[in-house]
Amino acid sequence: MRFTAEDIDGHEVARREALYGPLAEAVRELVDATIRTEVDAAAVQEVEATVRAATARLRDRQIDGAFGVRYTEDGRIMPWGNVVIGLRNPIAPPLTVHRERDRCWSEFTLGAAYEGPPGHVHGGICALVLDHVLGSASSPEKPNFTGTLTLRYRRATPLGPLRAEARIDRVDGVKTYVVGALSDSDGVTVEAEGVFILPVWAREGSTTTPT
Ligand SMILES: CCCCC/C=C\C/C=C\C/C=C\C/C=C\CCCC(=O)SCCNC(=O)CCNC(=O)[C@H](O)C(C)(C)COP(=O)(O)OP(=O)(O)OC[C@H]1O[C@@H](n2cnc3c(N)ncnc32)[C@H](O)[C@@H]1OP(=O)(O)O
Repeated sequence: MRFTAEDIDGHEVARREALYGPLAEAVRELVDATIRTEVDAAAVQEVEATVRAATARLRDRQIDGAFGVRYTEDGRIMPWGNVVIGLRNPIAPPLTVHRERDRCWSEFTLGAAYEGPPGHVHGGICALVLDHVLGSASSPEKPNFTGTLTLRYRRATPLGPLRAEARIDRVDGVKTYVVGALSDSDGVTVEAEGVFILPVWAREGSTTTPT
């Protein structure tokens, strides 16, 4: 499991955010346009060649494997490859998760890239978002892992503006029980409950390392 310390200050973090954030946002727009375009065949082929060239340019120099979770000396976390919140991940919507004591919430918009049933969010994407928001609520700092996540899909979730929220229900040793929901403007679409567990290597006094 890749948690990496980076010896950089706040200015450098901000510089990288300002550099990579817009690239990921541009690729998100590209994904949406790829799904929805109706330009002619020649234009599609021209764009394909342009995109392949852009990809090759980025691959001139790249890391091995995934981005991992990086952090700075002053405790700033940079989960930039994360599929839900990752600044550098165009697959991430991305969500900004807000915290207030034992609860978390996020308001965000899901477009054509997240479709399952026509005009609606794929059930796996609902689970993805709820997993992350419930997991965030489970602990402000320690890396709790999802043990069990239970969902009740009450009605189809329309694409568009949505809200996810979660709060701690109870804590039992290394297990934190969290409840939450995904909603649109008409109310709850998916209810969730989860058990989030502090893995052995992150427990007080543990000498094991992440595997
Ligand atoms: C995931 C964190 C990544 C770090 C990211 C860091 C920064 C990112 C920045 C912001 C993000 C902030 C927060 C994170 C947000 C979202 C969270 C997303 C989480 C994920 O996307 S995460 C990936 C999916 N997740 C897995 O990949 C888990 C694979 N699995 C395991 O890693 C182990 O399986 C584990 C750790 C679950 C347990 O293993 P273990 O050895 O620690 O457990 P152990 O035996 O000690 O049991 C202790 C007590 O838990 C009970 N128990 C055991 N297993 C259970 C289960 N499944 N369900 C219910 N209860 C269970 C036992 O019954 C016992 O209960 P009791 O004490 O009462 O007997």
